[in-house]
Amino acid sequence: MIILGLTGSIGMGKSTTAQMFIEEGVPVHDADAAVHRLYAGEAAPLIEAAFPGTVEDGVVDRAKLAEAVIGNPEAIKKLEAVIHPLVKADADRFLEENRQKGTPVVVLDIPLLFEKGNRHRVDKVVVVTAPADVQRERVLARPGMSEKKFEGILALQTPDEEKRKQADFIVETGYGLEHARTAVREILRQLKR
Ligand SMILES: CC(C)(COP(=O)(O)OP(=O)(O)OC[C@H]1O[C@@H](n2cnc3c(N)ncnc32)[C@H](O)[C@@H]1O)[C@@H](O)C(=O)NCCC(=O)NCCS
Ligand SMILES: Nc1ncnc2c1ncn2[C@@H]1O[C@H](COP(=O)(O)OP(=O)(O)OP(=O)(O)O)[C@@H](O)[C@H]1O
Repeated sequence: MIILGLTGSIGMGKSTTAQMFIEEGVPVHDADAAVHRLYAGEAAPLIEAAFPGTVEDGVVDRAKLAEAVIGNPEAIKKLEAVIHPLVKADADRFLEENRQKGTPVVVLDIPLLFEKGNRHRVDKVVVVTAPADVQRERVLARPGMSEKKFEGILALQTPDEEKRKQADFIVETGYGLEHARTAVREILRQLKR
């Protein structure tokens, strides 16, 4: 089974590209989605213990948690120590299920593939990218986003240029959906050879 790692900085189009792999019949494990599930379940009590006041009715309030951690390196470290092992265990279950099914190619969608030493978990890396001005425009258009939060997140991420250098495949999302879809199909075609 070939494990493709899908990554990219904030707002580059990673989720949109992951959806394209799903549409091509490739199973995708989405680390962000796993975090969302965990925050509504088994991780909530652990988060409340580490960051009191960030959980309401058994569900982590992401805005409150973001306020507690973004721009605070110690807090981010503490949060990651709680959540990343749980996300990894979730991905490992996904891989095992697909190995048993004989799935030829799977995607692990890992936002922090380079940042957190996850490169060794995948065979090939797909980096999703777009010009910096397109990225900024997309991100600042999101509700609840501010210039300060955007800069705080960027500071935590490996620069796009560095990611692209380390990529096996690149998907450009600045030229529209069809352009990106063609790139996804081409990656799968190359892997089949
Ligand atoms: C800080 C939190 C509460 C902010 O939540 P919010 O819904 O506002 O933003 P969202 O999750 O969509 O993240 C926005 C951007 O920040 C990036 N990001 C999130 N956490 C981190 C991190 N620990 N380091 C670097 N970038 C991060 C995401 O990849 C994304 O590009 C949330 O991101 C979180 O709980 N992060 C810790 C878990 C984690 O590391 N997730 C990312 C990989 S699985
Ligand atoms: N190929 C594309 N062509 C045009 N627009 C795109 C393309 N890919 C993504 N977009 C747009 O860019 C925005 C961000 O995309 P998406 O949510 O997939 O980013 P992301 O990288 O997953 O973000 P984050 O890391 O913050 O979760 C969305 O509005 C999406 O519609």
